[in-house]
Amino acid sequence: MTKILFVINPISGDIDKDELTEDIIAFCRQNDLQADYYKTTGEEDDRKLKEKIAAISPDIACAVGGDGTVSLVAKAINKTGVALAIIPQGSGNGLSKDLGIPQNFDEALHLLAEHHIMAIDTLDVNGQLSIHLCDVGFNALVVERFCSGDTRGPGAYAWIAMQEFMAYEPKKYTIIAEGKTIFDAEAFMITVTNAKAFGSNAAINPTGVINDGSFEICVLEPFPKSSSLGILYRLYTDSIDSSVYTHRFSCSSATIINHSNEVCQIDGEPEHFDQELKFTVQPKSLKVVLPHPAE
Ligand SMILES: Nc1ncnc2c1ncn2[C@@H]1O[C@H](COP(=O)(O)OP(=O)(O)OP(=O)(O)O)[C@@H](O)[C@H]1O
Repeated sequence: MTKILFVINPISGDIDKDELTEDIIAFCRQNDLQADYYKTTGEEDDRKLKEKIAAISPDIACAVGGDGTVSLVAKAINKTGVALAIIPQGSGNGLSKDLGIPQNFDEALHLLAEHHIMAIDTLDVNGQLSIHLCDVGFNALVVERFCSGDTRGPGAYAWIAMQEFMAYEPKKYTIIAEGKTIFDAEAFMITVTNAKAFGSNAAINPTGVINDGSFEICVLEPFPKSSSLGILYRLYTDSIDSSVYTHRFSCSSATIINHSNEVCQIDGEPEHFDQELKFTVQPKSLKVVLPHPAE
């Protein structure tokens, strides 16, 4: 019998989880799945969840929440062989969209009875796990302001982004990949990912493949304000490579020198590191529960 640990964030996406939990309990009974539950509290969830996983050894740990909950679960099961399932209940749900996991609750729940398990690459960023997307520059600054505010949701993010955009000054970065300096100039932002798009569906890395043993460094160079609508249009039409302000590099390890110590963000959480940011791909290191591939 498959053993599933549901990790439920009661506040994510401003959605009440009590009714959803009842549905999960009923579904597991009907499908002969052995279910256990961990409700996040926002206090020491990292440690408590790791202890729970060690105690019950589930086959699958299922995040019922937003990107923060998915990242919490991925860190707790890292290197344990437990597979990650996602029932998206946040405001962005970036990784689940990139993986083709249904955004509808019932459809995502049904995957637990009928699915395919695939191993995807993750990234090590200065010793921290990234399962989706990290960046330094403009977006990381917006994420930091967003996380320190009290308003959730895409509207609040967009409002902060508009305010910061008017005054934002690009910063200097040097990128060294596989022993060569591949970029040494100012950038508006640099995104490092092996996925395709942000939770907003903005495709910064439209040809990214999540299990090919490499990741992409996506540089957005400084651009005149008059070009911003064109860049946004390209981000939402999978055509960012046609912008003269972007470059993408594929590699399996890289270092970014962040000369002015700008804040980074890893999977939606702001992080402050020293100037040197080291990225290494961890090939096929995370098992994920997915819909069966199309015939
Ligand atoms: N019981 C709780 N009470 C208050 N905060 C909580 C609780 N459980 C988890 N949290 C907080 O919830 C945050 C993670 O939320 P999550 O990212 O899953 O949802 P979201 O922010 O609504 O969605 P998204 O990240 O997709 O925008 C973490 O900051 C965590 O500390």
